[in-house]
Amino acid sequence: HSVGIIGAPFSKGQVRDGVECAPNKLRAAGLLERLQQQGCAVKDYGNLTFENVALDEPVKGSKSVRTVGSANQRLSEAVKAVKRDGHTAVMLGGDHSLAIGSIHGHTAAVGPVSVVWVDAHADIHTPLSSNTGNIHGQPMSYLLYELQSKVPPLPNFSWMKPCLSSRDLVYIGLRDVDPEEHYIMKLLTVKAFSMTQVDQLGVARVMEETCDYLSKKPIHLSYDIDAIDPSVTPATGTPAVGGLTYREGIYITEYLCQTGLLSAVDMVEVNPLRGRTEDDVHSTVSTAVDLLLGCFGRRREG
Ligand SMILES: CN[C@](CCCC[B-](O)(O)O)(CCN1CCCCC1)C(=O)O
Ligand SMILES: [Mn+2]
Ligand SMILES: [Mn+2]
Ligand SMILES: [Mn+2]
Repeated sequence: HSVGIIGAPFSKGQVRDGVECAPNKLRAAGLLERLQQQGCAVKDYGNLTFENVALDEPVKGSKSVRTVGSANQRLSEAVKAVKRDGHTAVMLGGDHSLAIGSIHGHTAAVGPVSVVWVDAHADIHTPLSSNTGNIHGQPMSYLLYELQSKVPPLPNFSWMKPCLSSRDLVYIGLRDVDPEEHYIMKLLTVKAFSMTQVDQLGVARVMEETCDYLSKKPIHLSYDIDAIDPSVTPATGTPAVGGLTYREGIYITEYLCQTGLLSAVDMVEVNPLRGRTEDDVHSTVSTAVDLLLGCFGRRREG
C-alpha cells in the first residue's frame, strides 16, 4: 500500500475546541512508523494551514460558512494532488465538515466514487434543516446531487459542485439521526446499516451486504471516530452510547482493505480535549491509529 497523509487541523465545522489537535496527536502516537512497519510506503504531506475568515457571520443558520468553505477548497486541492501522486489518501481531521473537500478532491482525481460513511450520525442535514448550524452535521447535503435544490448558494462554496450519487453511499453505525435527516434518507432511499442492523446481522454480514450493494468504484471510507462506542473512544465532540465495539470497528477496516478498492480514508472527530482523563485520550487516539492500520493491511491474525 502507498499512503499519502494529509493533516487537516480544522475545527470550525462545529463549536468545540480541540479537534484541530488530532492530526499531530495521531502522528505522535506513531501512525506513520506503524504503517511503515507493516510494509506501507508512506508520504506525509504535512498539515494544511487554514485561514480564519474574519466576521464570518452565520448564513441561513450555518456557522463559520466562509471559513469552512475556504478550508474545504484547500483540502479538495490537496486530496486531488495526493491521488494524482498515486497514493491512497488519508485525511486526518479535524471535524467531519472536511469530508466535503476530501470527497470532492477524491472525485476530481479518480472520477465517481463509492462512499462508506461509518458514523453514529448521518451528517445529512441541509443548511436549512440543521438545528445546530454546525456544518459537521451537514457535509452529505453539499456532496449529493439529489440535494442540490435544498442547499442555497453559500459564500466560499462556489468552487464546488455536487459529486456523489445517493446510490453510491452506504452508512454504517447510525444511532443518533435527527428526524429531518431520517426523512431525507428515506426520500433518497439511502442504504444504511444502523446499529440495529449491526446487532441483527452482525458486522460480517453488514460488510458483505455493503460490498454487494456497492458497485466496483473506488471506495472513499469516511470514518467518524464517534461511530465507535464512547467506552472505547470517549474523546470526541458528539459521543452517542451504544456504538461499535473496537472489534467491529476494526473488522470494517480489515474487510474494506481486502476489497482492494480502498482509495481514500478520512479519520475525523478525534478531540483530545474531550477526554476526561489521559487514558480517555490514549484509548481514543490509539483506536483511531489501529483503525487506520486495519485499512492498510494490518491483520489481527498476524
Ligand atoms: C445529529 N445531528 C447533530 C450532530 C452532528 C454530528 C456531526 B458528526 O460529524 O460528529 O457526525 C446533533 C443535533 N442534535 C443535538 C442535540 C439536540 C438534538 C439535535 C447536528 O449538530 O446536526
Ligand atoms: Mn460525522
Ligand atoms: Mn458522528
Ligand atoms: Mn456488487
